[in-house]
Amino acid sequence: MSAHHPLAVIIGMPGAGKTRVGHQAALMLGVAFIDADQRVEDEARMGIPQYFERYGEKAFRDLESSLICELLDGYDGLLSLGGGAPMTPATRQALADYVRDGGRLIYLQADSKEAMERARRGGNRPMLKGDPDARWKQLFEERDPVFSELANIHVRTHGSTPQMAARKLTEAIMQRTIHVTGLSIEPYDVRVGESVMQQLPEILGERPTKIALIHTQPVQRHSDHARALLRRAGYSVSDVVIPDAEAGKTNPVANGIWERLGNEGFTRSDAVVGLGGGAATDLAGFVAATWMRGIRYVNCPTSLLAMVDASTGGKTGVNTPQGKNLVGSFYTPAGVLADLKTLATLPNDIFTEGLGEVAKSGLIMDEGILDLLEDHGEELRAFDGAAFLGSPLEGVVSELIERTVRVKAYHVSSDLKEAGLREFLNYGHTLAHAIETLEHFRWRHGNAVAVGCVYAAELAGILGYLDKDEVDYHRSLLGSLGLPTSWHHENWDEVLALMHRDKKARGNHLRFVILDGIGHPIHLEDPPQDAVHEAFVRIQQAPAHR
Ligand SMILES: NC(=O)c1ccc[n+]([C@@H]2O[C@H](COP(=O)([O-])OP(=O)(O)OC[C@H]3O[C@@H](n4cnc5c(N)ncnc54)[C@H](O)[C@@H]3O)[C@@H](O)[C@H]2O)c1
Ligand SMILES: O=C(O)C(=O)C[C@@H](O)[C@H](O)[C@H](O)COP(=O)(O)O
Repeated sequence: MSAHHPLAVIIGMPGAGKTRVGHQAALMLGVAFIDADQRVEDEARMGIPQYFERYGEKAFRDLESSLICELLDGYDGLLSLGGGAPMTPATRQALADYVRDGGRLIYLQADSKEAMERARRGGNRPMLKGDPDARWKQLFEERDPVFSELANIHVRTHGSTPQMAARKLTEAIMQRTIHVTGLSIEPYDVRVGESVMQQLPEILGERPTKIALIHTQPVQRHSDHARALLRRAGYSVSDVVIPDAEAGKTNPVANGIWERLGNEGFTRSDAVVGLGGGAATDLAGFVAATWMRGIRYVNCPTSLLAMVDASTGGKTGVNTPQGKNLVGSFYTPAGVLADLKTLATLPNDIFTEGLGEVAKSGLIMDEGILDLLEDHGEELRAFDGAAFLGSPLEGVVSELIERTVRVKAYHVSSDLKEAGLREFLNYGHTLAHAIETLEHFRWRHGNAVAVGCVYAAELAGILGYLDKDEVDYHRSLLGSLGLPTSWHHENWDEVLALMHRDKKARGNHLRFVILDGIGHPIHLEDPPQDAVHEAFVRIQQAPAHR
């Protein structure tokens, strides 16, 4: 959305607090605030009740609509609209266009009794003449369906003080939503922002009664929060703690959970929530995909890597002793809630690892990601969870998450089951999975991907697809983020054998994703053996990283 459209537009019933809460939220965000009703009064040089009386509702709505349309196209602060504004067809169309172009249209919903009381106290509202409560209820019947459909963000302020409501509003405004849709995908949203985990009940819906909350021990604080939210919303929650990291991504662990779901009577209408790093969300998705041949699941990723990659796109699965992710299913979540608050406990080295997948996404598709990584490399490298929330780095990280998820959504949308285009997301992974297996998972996935990208770049360089500068760029970018760019292993045959087990291989032929320019991935079928080996030799030239 360009800088010349409002940061967000607030709609809602009379008395919902659009002006008061909106103004407070604008102060918190440090942006301008305009109340459209005030604009109308300034323009008309009289109060709205007088204008109504003198010229009637039609004239008022025409004036209101033309002012709102102007503001939607040229003002970049927070805008609050009068209660009935979205009911005017021209305004409604302009708001629908604003949403279609990426705008945030927020339906502010207060408790009806409180809103009626405030509306009554506000006095002299032409639309509430007569019996204000009865009129309010009648207007609600007419407007609520329109507002609900038009708005792409809903903020409920029930029981909140104005300060708390403003905080909720700012969180909703700062939230980023990526809509994932496409062929054979039931559409879902990836929501990124502070406190988005609170939306868990909304995404799970009313159908499930039992929830299996699958998580690891290091994220206990966040799973406690999720469990409390779920119990408050009326679900019966089974807390399922799995072994940490890759140790949790195994068939015996999945089997233990199947037994538990069976013993606890989980049916097809129940659901799974996967909370944690990518290993936990991969395992949780796999359990959801297989239990009774598929039940609903929602991912709450808590590591950078899980937020940008693992939680989205529907690749679920477990490792086997023979290699990484060899058993699994393509099974998409009902939603993904990437709550930035969880990053406050993320250790620096695990954050950095996630940058490996972020950089990969930049290298295959999005120069904007590369620019952000180049401009903020030092701050990213120094990530400190305790100082993260509210820091300037938070904005950078949330933009990186959004952009990376968009790259993923683009590839997944037309190729869920990885027949071609989606394979580009596997850039760097042919060697990466071999490294992880040979290192018995002491190497983190994102670190292995970083080395794998350098390997793929070297291979492309040897075969004439990339020039030396582009290969060097891989090393300098990844190195500047604190990621490894070299790996040493004595036994080439072992490496080669594992690369043949990569899911892109066909028969006895290796297949790679390489670049023929930064941002231009291509498939490389069955490359010459000596080039595949020579690229391996080249990535061993620096000291091995652990
Ligand atoms: N399904 C996919 O499309 C996909 C994509 C990329 C990666 N993956 C998989 O994801 C896994 C890697 O994910 P990862 O990097 O998150 O590793 P991980 O799941 O092993 O998590 C790393 C560590 O960080 C801890 N942790 C996570 N969030 C935390 C937080 N907020 N505070 C404190 N500790 C936290 C975890 O418990 C773990 O100890 C690999 O198994 C990889 O294969 C899957
Ligand atoms: O989503 C995809 O497709 C990917 O390839 C994303 C990768 O970053 C991710 O590591 C994925 O888990 C790799 O899958 P695999 O099929 O190579 O096991």
